Amino acid sequence: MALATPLRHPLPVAAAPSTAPDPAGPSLTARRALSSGRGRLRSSLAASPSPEPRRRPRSVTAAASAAAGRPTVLVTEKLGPAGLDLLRAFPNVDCSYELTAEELRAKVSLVDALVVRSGTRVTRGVFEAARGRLRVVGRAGVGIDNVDLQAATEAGCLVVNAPTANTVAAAEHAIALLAAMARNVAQADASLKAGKWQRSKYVGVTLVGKVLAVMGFGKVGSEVARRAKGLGMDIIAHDPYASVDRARAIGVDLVSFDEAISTSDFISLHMPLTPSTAKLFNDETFAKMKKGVRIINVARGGVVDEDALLRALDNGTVAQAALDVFTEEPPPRDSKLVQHENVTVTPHLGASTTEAQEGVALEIAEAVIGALRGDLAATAVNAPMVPAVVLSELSPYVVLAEKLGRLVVQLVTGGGGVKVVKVVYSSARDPDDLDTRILRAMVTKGIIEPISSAFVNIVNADYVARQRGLQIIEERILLDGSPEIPLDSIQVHLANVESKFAGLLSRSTIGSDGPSPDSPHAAAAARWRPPISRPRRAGASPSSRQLWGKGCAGHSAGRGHTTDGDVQPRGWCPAGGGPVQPETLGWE
Ligand SMILES: NC(=O)C1=CN([C@@H]2O[C@H](COP(=O)(O)OP(=O)(O)OC[C@H]3O[C@@H](n4cnc5c(N)ncnc54)[C@H](O)[C@@H]3O)[C@@H](O)[C@H]2O)C=CC1
Ligand SMILES: O=C(O)C(=O)COP(=O)(O)O
Repeated sequence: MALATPLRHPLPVAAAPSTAPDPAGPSLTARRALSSGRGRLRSSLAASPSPEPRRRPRSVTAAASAAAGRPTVLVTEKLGPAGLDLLRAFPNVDCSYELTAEELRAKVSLVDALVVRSGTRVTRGVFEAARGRLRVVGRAGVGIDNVDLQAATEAGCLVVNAPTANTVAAAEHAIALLAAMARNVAQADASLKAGKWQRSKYVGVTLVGKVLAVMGFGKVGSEVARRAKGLGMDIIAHDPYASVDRARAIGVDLVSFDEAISTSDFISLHMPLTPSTAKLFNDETFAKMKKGVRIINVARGGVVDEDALLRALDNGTVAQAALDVFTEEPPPRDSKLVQHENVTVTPHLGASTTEAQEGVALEIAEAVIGALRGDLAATAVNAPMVPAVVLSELSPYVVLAEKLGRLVVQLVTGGGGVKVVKVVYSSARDPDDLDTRILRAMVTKGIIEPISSAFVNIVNADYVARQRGLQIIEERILLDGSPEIPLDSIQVHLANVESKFAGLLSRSTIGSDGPSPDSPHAAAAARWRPPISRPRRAGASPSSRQLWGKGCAGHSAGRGHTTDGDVQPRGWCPAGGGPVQPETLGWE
């Protein structure tokens, strides 16, 4: 399980009606077995009201937030009723099905989240039309090939999916197609209904003892393998990223691509559609297959070159195919592939069981609500995947990291611009056990947001930094001491300026999802003193300009002061987001 977070709550949650039930409360958790064990850690930034995202058009914001300050979610495809009910408890829900691309673009600037299945293409044009308002896209299912992830990331829009709830349904559908194809069930059914009685025409093939190659040994693939073993088939699998041990544990040999396709009687496809899997099954690869092979595709139509498959069916290389998915959905009415007598087809039904749709709807509703509330998203697909346990222990440092970024930026005066920032983590923990991606994103946010119009969150932090030519270098200092405390301090070095704050926060920052007051975090917090920073930069005598950061009750650490008691000339205060001028960093 992996989590990630939007680092600033984009929506006016503070204004939400107090009478609204809290859908993230215990009742939800109890209702939904799928969520058990998942962290519900809330981003500490989300707790404080945040300013409007800079790029959000004011008129639109005002209109959409009019209904008691609740965010709005647009649902463009049918979702299980339990998921819709769950959504309605928090945001306003607009269910508008079968929108044209133009209608979707028109609507999307009025919503904060969009929930889709496989039938809605969320293109770059959609993100552009959203004009910065759209914060979350929820894909109610697994495959996210219909969402332009790069465009989402550039827009700082979190994409979440529902990766587990339809696994069994998809695996069962693959097995259903496998058996139906082998015994000509669909063709014989159609024949009988047409008044014919063709027993010899529809003699099938047996499954027992046949070799099945599972291409893509992930969640669905491994469930297909388990079930096919129960049918007496010999299973091999190809997956460049799967663990050999995991495959062995269920009695499956992982083999090369060529071995898989050239030695099997049945081939079942279970990989995602990506640039490297597009048309992986083509004239060249069909030519390597055993003559008379049978193919099942419940993954994505695009992994197969459909023209090549048609040729392979016509020349007998492929005896039969069973297809749930197509390059173009729905396929053209006169598709020769769909009409082929050796092809069994279903209209993308893999995930379509009552149980799976209920599970998917709940899974995506919870993910979207969580993201809108500023919780850490468990199923983010375009943000660093940080395990729940890591997020939980790093959450006290998240705000501090942003403050440090903001602080060092305001210490810079002109010059040739900042291109390299070094973040140094001091810790007694083995560097391999310290996942700092969320902290890096927060430092980046702290540095960039005050001096630009960019909205930075964990989704786009690295992208925005790269766009600005800003390099973030991370270093670890290994300390003696207890590895239970993740961090002793975080230092941020920017150009010739250094700011060092002990990376420890007061008890009040460690929320209910964090460590208990008796934990090592709290013990460390008790030792915390207002940190002293000595900026070292040309022309500024350390004795005349010292900074101190006040402790962090209410997440307001780091108000900048000079030692002579004056607030810094620009009146900068991290919690208030005070001004630092763009020219400070020499960025245009
Ligand atoms: N027809 C339907 O309604 C449904 C279709 N699906 C599709 O099934 C596919 C698999 O879903 P999950 O198992 O949940 O995903 P998953 O991510 O758990 O598994 C995919 C596996 O494919 C592997 N893979 C990646 N590139 C590969 C390559 N070049 N060759 C072989 N293996 C490769 C990955 O390492 C991973 O283990 C996805 O495309 C998903 O969209 C899933 C659910 C329902
Ligand atoms: O989850 C997936 O990847 C699927 O293909 C299911 O698609 P659907 O949500 O049924 O349109």
